[in-house]
Amino acid sequence: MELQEGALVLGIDVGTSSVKAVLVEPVSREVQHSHSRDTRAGLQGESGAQGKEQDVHQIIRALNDCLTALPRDRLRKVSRIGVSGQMHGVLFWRTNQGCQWINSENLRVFEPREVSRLVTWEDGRCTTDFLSSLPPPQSHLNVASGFGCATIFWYLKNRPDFLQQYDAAGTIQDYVVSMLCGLQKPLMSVQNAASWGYFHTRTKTWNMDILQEWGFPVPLLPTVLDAGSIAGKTSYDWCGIPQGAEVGVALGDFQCSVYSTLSESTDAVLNISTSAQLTYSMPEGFQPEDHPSPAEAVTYFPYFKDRYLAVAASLNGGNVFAAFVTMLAQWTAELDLETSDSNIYSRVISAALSVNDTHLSICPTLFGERHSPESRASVSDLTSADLSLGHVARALCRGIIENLHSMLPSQRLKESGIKRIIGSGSALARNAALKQEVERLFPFPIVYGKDVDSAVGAAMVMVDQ
Ligand SMILES: Nc1ncnc2c1ncn2[C@@H]1O[C@H](COP(=O)(O)OP(=O)(O)O)[C@@H](O)[C@H]1O
Ligand SMILES: O=C(CO)[C@@H](O)[C@H](O)[C@H](O)[C@H](O)COP(=O)(O)O
Repeated sequence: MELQEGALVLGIDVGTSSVKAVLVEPVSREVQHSHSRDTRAGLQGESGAQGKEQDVHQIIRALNDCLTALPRDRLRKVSRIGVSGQMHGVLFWRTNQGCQWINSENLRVFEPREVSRLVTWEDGRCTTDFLSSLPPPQSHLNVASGFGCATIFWYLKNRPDFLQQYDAAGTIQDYVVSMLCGLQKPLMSVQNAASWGYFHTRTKTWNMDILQEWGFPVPLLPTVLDAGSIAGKTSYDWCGIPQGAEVGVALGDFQCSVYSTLSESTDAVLNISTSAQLTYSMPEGFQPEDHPSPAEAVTYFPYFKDRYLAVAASLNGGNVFAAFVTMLAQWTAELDLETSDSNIYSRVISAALSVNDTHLSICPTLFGERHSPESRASVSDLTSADLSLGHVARALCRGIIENLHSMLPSQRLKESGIKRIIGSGSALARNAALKQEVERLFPFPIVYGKDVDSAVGAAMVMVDQ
């Protein structure tokens, strides 16, 4: 549907570490304004050390702050909103009580009310033994820890009383869309449904028979729509955006980062944010096999218009670098030499840039990988000559890129007709040493996007409706 003259499109990405918002002018497709806010939403997991949970209040606060930082007169012009975010995760809420709308500094914003924590894609509570006790999915996608349906099964088996408090569920981006539009039943795109597991992407249906047979609380499953559909309209004025703005069904962040590049079929996209993905689009008509291949590092995720992306989705991206920075911050604090994280980031990156090469080797799989959940990180080939910060930081950057390359090697990219790589994501945009390692390892021309690519992609999808 045509947008009115002068109208703007808002794109939002609710990431694992930060929320980004962009205002796009639909005719020129130019980003007029953008803003990003760290959510700092991580919580001590209630299910033990393996749990990765986030505080939904913190995320929504960052989202509201992000919006209010955009120029008010431009927000008034927004008539369509696209939302993307971290896939796989799940939170629960009570229908009609998921949020309350309040006035804050002369603006209408919403605050979460009867909501659970967000259990994210990084969650490790579902052990290999637990996962193998679940029914095999009728899907080409395997089920891994951190996938919404696996997490719900975990609650069903370990804390059934917890589930009884709620009657709605979705990813964090589905929650945002539900609250904005006041939906009675959450809606979810095919992209996010596939990321929960137990979803057949060709028929675009949940594995209802299997799930019902295993006592899964199927009423919690959202209604699924094609990516690019409109989910509803804003039921209130939000941060100055007029009531009645159209809101798209929430999308996956990595699909949106690909969409933002409007890439050629001969492009691959390398995105590094908290996680990392290397992906390219499969030819029209491609259909994945009907059963999962758990040991395969490359999987096929729904994109738009029934197309698929081949993706090596690594659980070890910017989060590994962030863990290194946190470790250094803790060490310096223990040595009574406290400094800020942003100072550590810039010094570590400069140190890495001062070292061209190193013999030191770091395998960065601190968080395991879905195709190899037991993998851990390791350091090898350490000599007394490689002990400087620069050597370690260089080896870490190299390790992160080598790990992705091992999942989807250049040779396979070449055989698939790839001629160029587009780099995206803020962990890549802000780290010149990581960029150097990409350029060193991949024998393709590399061009870089911006650091808010998924939000731009979410907006572009809505421009193109
Ligand atoms: N000051 C910084 N300089 C360079 N990289 C940073 C800095 N702060 C965070 N990062 C990197 O950015 C990553 C988070 O990227 P971001 O795009 O915000 O993630 P997401 O899209 O998952 O929310 C962190 O994991 C870290 O590697
Ligand atoms: O596994 C996949 C895709 O299969 C993921 O990488 C997916 O893109 C998830 O949304 C991310 O893991 C989370 O995204 P981000 O916050 O790291 O940008």
